[in-house]
Amino acid sequence: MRSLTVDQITKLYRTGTEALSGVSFAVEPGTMLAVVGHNGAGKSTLLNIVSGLIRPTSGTVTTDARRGRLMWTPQRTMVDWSLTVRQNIELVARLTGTPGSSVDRVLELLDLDKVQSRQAEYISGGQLQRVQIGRALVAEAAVYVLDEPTAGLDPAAGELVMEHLRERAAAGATVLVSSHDLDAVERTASELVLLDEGRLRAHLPIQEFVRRAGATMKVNVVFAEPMPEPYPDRLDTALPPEWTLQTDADRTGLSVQVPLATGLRPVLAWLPPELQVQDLSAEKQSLRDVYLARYAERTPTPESVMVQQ
Ligand SMILES: Nc1ncnc2c1ncn2[C@@H]1O[C@H](COP(=O)(O)OP(=O)(O)OP(=O)(O)O)[C@@H](O)[C@H]1O
Repeated sequence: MRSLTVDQITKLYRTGTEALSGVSFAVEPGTMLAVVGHNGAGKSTLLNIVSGLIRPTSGTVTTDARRGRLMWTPQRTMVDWSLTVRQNIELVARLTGTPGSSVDRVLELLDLDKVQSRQAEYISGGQLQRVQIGRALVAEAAVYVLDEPTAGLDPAAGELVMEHLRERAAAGATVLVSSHDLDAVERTASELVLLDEGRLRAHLPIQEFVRRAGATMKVNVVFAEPMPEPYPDRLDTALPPEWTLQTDADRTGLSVQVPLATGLRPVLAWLPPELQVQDLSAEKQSLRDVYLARYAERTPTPESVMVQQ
């Protein structure tokens, strides 16, 4: 069952910019989908089309309306400046028939209870962003669409918001969230859509994307004693072709870099049993690492699109 289907969306703005070109993907209920890509890649355009704020030039968005409403928060601030913090959230609650207790819960969750009586005009930028998020979260919805919700939030608040969105997805909602905070995305989202110059570059579960993008793992080994002859030369002869080995000059340790998909077990099996291991640690490349290494450049490369069917 799909809760959201984006089919062949293209958006040509009146200025002549083609912000999206033939973007298609579908997600199931319970998915937290992160939309990532460089500035101008088309994330906001996509989220605005999914929210119904703007129309695509061609293509369709289908949401499973039987499952309930869609709540969204745009990238640009959209609050009623003449209302207080509480009234801004209450307004959405009233329009959606949501009980008042939900307003209290959201104010508390977003740490807005202390400024709830203040007019929106007289609160900080981060607090304003929280009000926007509160307006999207106050009502129960089947689909939540949030454009860079953590922008301008302090790290603890950003973490809290992403974690809360993860919980909504775990409870069965579909959450679409654009973000440049790839560490938070890796911790909380289940799937990723990568846009590049308006085209879909990837749609995969996060960890599969990280593996398929060529992430590596570096295993550091410290031996109880310096390696005896014929080591370390002998290690090179048994090294699989895609592994890279570095040995310490004093022979007391080594580092071996392997594809993340290889896992630790083959590395342990490769270590000669006569070398006694004293300490072992592994450093895995993160989503942020592979993104910076492979996708941060603005010039598109003719790589294949990574989409799971
Ligand atoms: N209203 C508009 N009219 C004309 N062009 C626009 C409009 N909104 C966005 N664009 C252009 O469309 C492209 C995609 O913009 P969009 O805002 O969707 O990117 P984004 O990935 O959200 O970027 P960012 O990370 O900077 O928020 C950009 O080239 C942008 O300049």
